[in-house]
Amino acid sequence: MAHPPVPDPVGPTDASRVPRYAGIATFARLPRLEDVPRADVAIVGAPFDSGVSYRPGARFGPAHVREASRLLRPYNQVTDVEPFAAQQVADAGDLAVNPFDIAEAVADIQRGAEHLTRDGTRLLTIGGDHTIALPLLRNVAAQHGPVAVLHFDAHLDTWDTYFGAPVTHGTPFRRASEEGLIDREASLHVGIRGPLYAREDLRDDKRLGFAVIASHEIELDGLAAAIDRMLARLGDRPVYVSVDIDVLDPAHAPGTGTPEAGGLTSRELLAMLRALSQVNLVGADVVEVSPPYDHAQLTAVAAAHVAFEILSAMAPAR
Ligand SMILES: N=C(N)NCCCC(=O)O
Ligand SMILES: [Zn+2]
Ligand SMILES: [Zn+2]
Repeated sequence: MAHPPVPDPVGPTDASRVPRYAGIATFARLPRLEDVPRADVAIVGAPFDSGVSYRPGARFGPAHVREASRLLRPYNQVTDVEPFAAQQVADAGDLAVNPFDIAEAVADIQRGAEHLTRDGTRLLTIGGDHTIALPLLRNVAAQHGPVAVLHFDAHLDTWDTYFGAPVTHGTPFRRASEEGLIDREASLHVGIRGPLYAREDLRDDKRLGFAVIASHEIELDGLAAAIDRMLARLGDRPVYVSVDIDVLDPAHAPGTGTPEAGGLTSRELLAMLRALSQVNLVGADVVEVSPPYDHAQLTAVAAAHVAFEILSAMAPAR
């Protein structure tokens, strides 16, 4: 059941009164969900990395991104939006996710997402590895039907299994497509690059319903052309945005588990997200931030700004 937007949102702690490095870190120093009557958008952590194929550490992602989000200010000067005033955004804390059993973990996340979205609240989830997109898509598809997935990533994540395991961080979008959770006419990967296992990876990916804007195409054709292609593909469908931070070049986001050279700059990624203000966003995630490989919070700052742009795009038009 959808609610009308919260009339008087409680915003972040004022950094001119309480220094921004003081206090317990919620995302952007927003109120906790239990401290507001309800939220239009909830930020929730999914600290889980038992689905990774290479470097671990993304289970520490939610805390690291919250810590780096302390410096966010409330006004988006490019889109002229105040994302924390135009809607109630609150921090729902972290889901309790089983680290030893992937099937259990996925069920934990789906149950948590269901609970948080039961009254029309939209979720922006901070991962965690990319496995978490599967239960989050199960939840949005249960509410909206098949959604257009806008997937920013170096990787397709439509592979079949790893060591026989069907639910991993390299497979969520194949499972989602097989389960009928995604709109196969409108889903799209952006930023794909690097060596694949075989030519067939791309053939399978297309059959599963994804179009591709590759990293080299953004370089060759330019950002404006990429934005046009993205918006044309999404149309007016309900859209779920999934941002794997490794879509960024390792120079912009070293703190991640499966880095690939030749990626987007954070400027390019933020510009693409800003173009989503007219798009019907039903949910989002930012995943694969692995603090042990980060330096100087580079990756976490990028992730915090990605989340800020998504929240700005979710804000109702004035
Ligand atoms: N979802 C991420 N970040 N990576 C998937 C890489 C899978 C592989 O090791 O081939
Ligand atoms: Zn990736
Ligand atoms: Zn991924």
